[in-house]
Amino acid sequence: MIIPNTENSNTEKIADFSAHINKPFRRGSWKIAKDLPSSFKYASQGLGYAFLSQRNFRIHVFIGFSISALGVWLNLPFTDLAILVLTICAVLVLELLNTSIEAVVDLAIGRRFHPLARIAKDCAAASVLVCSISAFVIALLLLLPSILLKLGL
Ligand SMILES: Nc1ncnc2c1ncn2[C@@H]1O[C@H](COP(=O)(O)OP(=O)(O)OP(=O)(O)O)[C@@H](O)[C@H]1O
Repeated sequence: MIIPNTENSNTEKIADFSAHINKPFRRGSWKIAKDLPSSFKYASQGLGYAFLSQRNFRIHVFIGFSISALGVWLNLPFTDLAILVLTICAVLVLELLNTSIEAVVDLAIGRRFHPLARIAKDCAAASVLVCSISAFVIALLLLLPSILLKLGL
């Protein structure tokens, strides 16, 4: 674990920053979404980036659509379909956060090795894995009875 450096200059910087975050001003990033349509535009850019650059994201989108279509075809009750959609979205949201964490880690450390970078990336990837396993189990519990019924078993 790295202990933060609390030398005088850093303490001043932190105090300066703390004074700012309590004010009702927007934070100072390179560009700020000026209105709601711009916010949607940037969010869809993020979606597009994740879809084009992350193979796992594309796989999860494909599986999500297939499972949803199967649920509709099997005439699942609306509550079951809602649970399926929520579960699929949870996996996709974690994939997006995983991609975001990877980008931030790469931004901070670049191509150098750091054990904390490894922990950040591994744990972000593990969160997707845990959610995917639970989504698989939920899909199985909701779909299997209807599939067996359809097959006359
Ligand atoms: N800077 C780093 N320092 C230490 N280990 C790293 C670093 N960058 C990547 N790794 C290790 O390599 C693994 C793969 O990193 P990478 O950035 O390629 O993620 P990824 O394979 O794209 O992940 P995902 O499959 O979830 O999209 C990480 O999980 C981590 O264990």
